[in-house]
Amino acid sequence: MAAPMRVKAKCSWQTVKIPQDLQNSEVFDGLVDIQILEDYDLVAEEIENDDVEENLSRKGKKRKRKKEKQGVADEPVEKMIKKENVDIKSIASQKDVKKAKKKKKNSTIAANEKTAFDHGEMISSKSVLAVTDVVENTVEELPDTSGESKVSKGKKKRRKKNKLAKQVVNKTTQQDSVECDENMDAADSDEDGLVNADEESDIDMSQWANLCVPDILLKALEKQRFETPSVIQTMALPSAIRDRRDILGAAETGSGKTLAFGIPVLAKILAVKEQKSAQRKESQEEDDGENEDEADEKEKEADSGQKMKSEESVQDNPPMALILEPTRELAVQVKKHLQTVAIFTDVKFATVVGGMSVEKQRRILAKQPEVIIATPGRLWQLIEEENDHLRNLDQVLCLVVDEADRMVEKGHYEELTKLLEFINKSQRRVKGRQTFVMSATLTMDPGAPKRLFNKKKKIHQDDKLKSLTERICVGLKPKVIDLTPKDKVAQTLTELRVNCKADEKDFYLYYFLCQHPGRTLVFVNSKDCLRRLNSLFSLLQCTPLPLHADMHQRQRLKNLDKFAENKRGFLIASDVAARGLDIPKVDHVIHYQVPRTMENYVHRSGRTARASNLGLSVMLVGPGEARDYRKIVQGVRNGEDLPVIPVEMDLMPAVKMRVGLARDIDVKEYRVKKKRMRNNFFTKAAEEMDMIIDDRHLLEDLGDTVDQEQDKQQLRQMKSQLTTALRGSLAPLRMTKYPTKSGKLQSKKTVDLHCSM
Ligand SMILES: Nc1ncnc2c1ncn2[C@@H]1O[C@H](COP(=O)(O)OP(=O)(O)OP(=O)(O)O)[C@@H](O)[C@H]1O
Repeated sequence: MAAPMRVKAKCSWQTVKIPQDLQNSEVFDGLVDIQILEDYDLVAEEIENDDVEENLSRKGKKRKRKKEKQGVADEPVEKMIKKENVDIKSIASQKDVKKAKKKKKNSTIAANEKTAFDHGEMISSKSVLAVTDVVENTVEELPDTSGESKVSKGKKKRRKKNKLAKQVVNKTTQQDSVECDENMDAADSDEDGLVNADEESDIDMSQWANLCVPDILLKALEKQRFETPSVIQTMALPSAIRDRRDILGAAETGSGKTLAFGIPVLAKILAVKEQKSAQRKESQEEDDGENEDEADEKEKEADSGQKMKSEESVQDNPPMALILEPTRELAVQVKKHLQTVAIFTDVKFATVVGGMSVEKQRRILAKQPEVIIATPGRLWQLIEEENDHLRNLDQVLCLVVDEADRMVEKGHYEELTKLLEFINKSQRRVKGRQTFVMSATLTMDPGAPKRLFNKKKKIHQDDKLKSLTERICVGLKPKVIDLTPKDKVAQTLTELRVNCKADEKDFYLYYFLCQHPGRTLVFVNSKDCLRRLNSLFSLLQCTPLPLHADMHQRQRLKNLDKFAENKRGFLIASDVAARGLDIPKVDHVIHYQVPRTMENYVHRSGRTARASNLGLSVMLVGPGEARDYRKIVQGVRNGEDLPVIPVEMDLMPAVKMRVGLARDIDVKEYRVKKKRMRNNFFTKAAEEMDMIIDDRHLLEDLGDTVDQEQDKQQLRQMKSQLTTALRGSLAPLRMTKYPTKSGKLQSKKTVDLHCSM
């Protein structure tokens, strides 16, 4: 059974002055007093000390349905007050989040939380109203320690004369159910270090409050312990939320761009939802007021109307925001990130990405999520098959193109172009839309594309980029925030290199893993290279995790999770992981092969040194890669060479012995495996053709039985030799340090016994 909720007052009740003309109005007939409670908590009566938030999410929906059944009107209290010309500002107070966590007293009734926009100025309020009715008390009594309870417990009745009280009661219920299951799920999976919603917190959230962030999102940021907004957030939020300007934002990797667009998008959705529900309730109330005799009949009609409505509802609730991401992982990550900020709201999210069940995505879309986070390919596929919810995608109020420069690369551009044509069908809608274009490596100077046209090599890319910004239809006066540092990489990143022959790269990688323990992400340029390294470093007991575009999506996400969980995780990835992925505390990024573009180098390196943390990037430069290396240092360091990482050369013989042995095993195993596969192929083909194949022919390739036995024996010996070698140490208790930008980044521990992760 649902536990009843009650309000715990944290300050005293204040009487609201009602203007004389309003007192005479019919709505206030019978009321003698309106009181406001500015600070309160909602708590479950029976389980006061339990996690209130958790209970609210489970019970809220049920209660809401019950209340709706009872016909309690659902209009927010401010709306009601506004209608009667009482200035909400006079009863609203700026929420003080810090204060809101202190002092608890019991008191009477009803809560309300609102963010109001007035002439571009935002007023945040959190207030509670108490309404005293001399004719008949219509509000639920809640325990009152002061003994001054105004009504008797459980005596909540419906009274037409006192609609305001009903609104108040109902608003409490609405508040209960505000946590959407999905968002609460996101919260459940949160890591340690979050502030419990019920816990006292000493976090000062005033910096965020000054940026026009709605209270309900502030609360979630506080829970995340995000006390200080990042620079891009500070610059983007007021312009986007208060001034409703389009944003062209560029800032270094890991600088918090997701919230720079995510918070304004959520703020807008919340404001629109509130406006819509107020309108709906207003018209509902008008109907209610017509004739009491018709009330029951109307209720019945409403029930049947409800059914019809759900059929029409696809048209009623079009998506409100579309966020386009270049990769699936990024879309999933952005959804999780935004869900944690939207945890106390009922905003619904959906990811529409390739590699996952289309059927499941159709089901999710049928729930009419307000925010769609998508990769262009799958989204276009669903639009083409005329998915109901996506039919109205052109009505989105916010459009975000994240990683904009990547979006114009091969593989996204065609679909993105079609998508933009589709959602920009109506100029009227485009004008009412707010657009965000974000990147870490794009120069956001609006004149940039033209300027770059002069550089021959860039023409193709910039042509697309220019056409993209035109197609996105950014408003006339976008706010351009270009915070990309001169050297483009994070200030807290240390960049080093190793110059070596191509076949020595394995040695240096192994050496690095042993010498510098930590979460390490290795980037390669090709899948073949990735597979070889995966196999080689598995033999060396480094427990690598592969990640590339040909893997099943589920496996990709699983490997990312495993990597994030292990302090010494070792992920070998293609550039599919280069952009935007926010894996906490990646200590090192190794470019096993030199990236082909400067942008790729910046994005790959940006997986470490995020959110002002320290990080290290090491590039292994082979003789054939000098040109690409030059291009990169030209772009990020004005041509200045990267410093060379110091290497203990006397450790190299041991490293070479281990890696050499592992390589031999790998090559031998590969040959045997290849032959076996060929034999299997012939056997199968022969079966299909009803042919009999002499086994001796098949086995010829594998050698005769004696050879086979010798091979196996040899492999066994080599493996045991390797296991013994790995048990020993490279050089016990030897410390290695690498130079750092700030002098803070150092080798963590002594040389490891072996590289087992
Ligand atoms: N104000 C903040 N305070 C503390 N941490 C923050 C804040 N804003 C964002 N973060 C955290 O910083 C990390 C990086 O943020 P985010 O992923 O938005 O960066 P980004 O700029 O989009 O990076 P990229 O360009 O690589 O995509 C995330 O883990 C995020 O939770």
